[in-house]
Amino acid sequence: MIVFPNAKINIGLNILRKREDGYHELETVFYPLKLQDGLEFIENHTGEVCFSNSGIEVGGNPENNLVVKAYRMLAADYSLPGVDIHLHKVIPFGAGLGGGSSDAAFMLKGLNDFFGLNIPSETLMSYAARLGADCPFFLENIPSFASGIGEKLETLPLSLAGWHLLLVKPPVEVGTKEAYAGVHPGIPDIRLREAIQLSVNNWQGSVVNDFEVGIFQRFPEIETIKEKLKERGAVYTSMSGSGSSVFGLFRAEPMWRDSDFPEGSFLWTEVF
Ligand SMILES: C[C@@](CO)(OP(=O)(O)O)[C@H](O)COP(=O)(O)OP(=O)(O)OC[C@H]1O[C@@H](n2ccc(N)nc2=O)[C@H](O)[C@@H]1O
Ligand SMILES: Nc1ncnc2c1ncn2[C@@H]1O[C@H](COP(=O)(O)OP(=O)(O)O)[C@@H](O)[C@H]1O
Repeated sequence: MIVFPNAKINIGLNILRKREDGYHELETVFYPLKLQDGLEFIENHTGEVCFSNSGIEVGGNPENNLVVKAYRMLAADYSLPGVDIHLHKVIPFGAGLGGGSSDAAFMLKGLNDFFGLNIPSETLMSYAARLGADCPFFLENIPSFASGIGEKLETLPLSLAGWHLLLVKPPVEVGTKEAYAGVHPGIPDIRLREAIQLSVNNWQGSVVNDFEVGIFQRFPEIETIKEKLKERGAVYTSMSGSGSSVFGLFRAEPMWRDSDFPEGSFLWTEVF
C-alpha cells in the first residue's frame, strides 16, 4: 500500500498556559498543504520491520522514526504481519510543517485499512495523540481549529480557495521542544477563534504566532524572510508552528528572486 502524507501550516498559534506535565495549552488553526511524502508498506514473511528511506535523509535509529513507532504501537494491540516500509521524504523537518506527525498518522490509517483492523476513528485518534500532539489532525486532514495541546479538533469552515501560497524553509532546523522553552504563555487580547473569522486582508497583526518572538531573536534570518514576503506583496505572512518555515498568502501568483531568501532554502508554492 502506498499513501502520501501531506504537510500542514499553522495559521495563528497562541500559547495559553504551561501544564504541570510540561506540555503547553494552545489554540491554533491547522490548514493542510499539498506538499507530501510518499510512504509505502508491503507485508513480508519475516515477521520483522524493515525500514528504508529516500529523499531527505531522516537518519538515526529506525526505531525512532514515527512510522515505525506507529507500526509498533498497533502491533502491540493487534495481530499484524511483518512489513517492509519505505519512506520517501520530501517535507522538510524542523520546519513546523508536521511532516513526521503526518507520516505517523498515515501509517496508522494505512495499517488499519490495509489489514482490515476495523479500529474505530476515536480509538485511532487516541493512538495518534500518543505519537504526537499534531498527529490527530492528519487523520481527518481538513482545516481545523485545535485546542488542548493540539489534539482537540473542531472542523473549521475556512477556505483559502483561490489564494496563492509561497512557503520558504531556510536551512535552519528548529526543534519543537526548544521552541516551546522560549515562549511566554498568556491569553492574547484577540482570541484566535474571533481573529480567524476576519477576512485574510485583516489577519496581519490579529492572527499571531507566539513562537515568532523567541525564534526571530535566535534566528533573525527567519524574520527577514517574513519581511521579504511582505515586500513581494503577501497579504498575510507568518511562521508556521515552531518554525523555521515561513509562508505568505498572495492574491495572485507570487514573484520573487532566489536571492530574496537564504541560500539553500526550500521553496514551495501552491494554489489552494
Ligand atoms: C508546535 C506544533 C504546532 O502545531 O507543531 P510543529 O511546529 O512542531 O510542527 C505542535 O504543538 C507540536 O506538535 P508535535 O510535533 O506533534 O509535538 P510532540 O511530539 O507531541 O511534542 C514534542 C515536544 O514539544 C513540547 N510540546 C508539544 C506540544 C504542546 N502542546 N506543548 C508542548 O510543550 C513538549 O516539550 C514535547 O516534548
Ligand atoms: N518520519 C519522520 N519524518 C520526519 N521526522 C521524523 C520522522 N520520524 C521521526 N522524526 C523526528 O521528528 C522530528 C520532527 O519532525 P517533524 O514533525 O517532521 O517536524 P516539525 O516539528 O518541524 O513539524 C525530526 O527532527 C526527526 O528527528
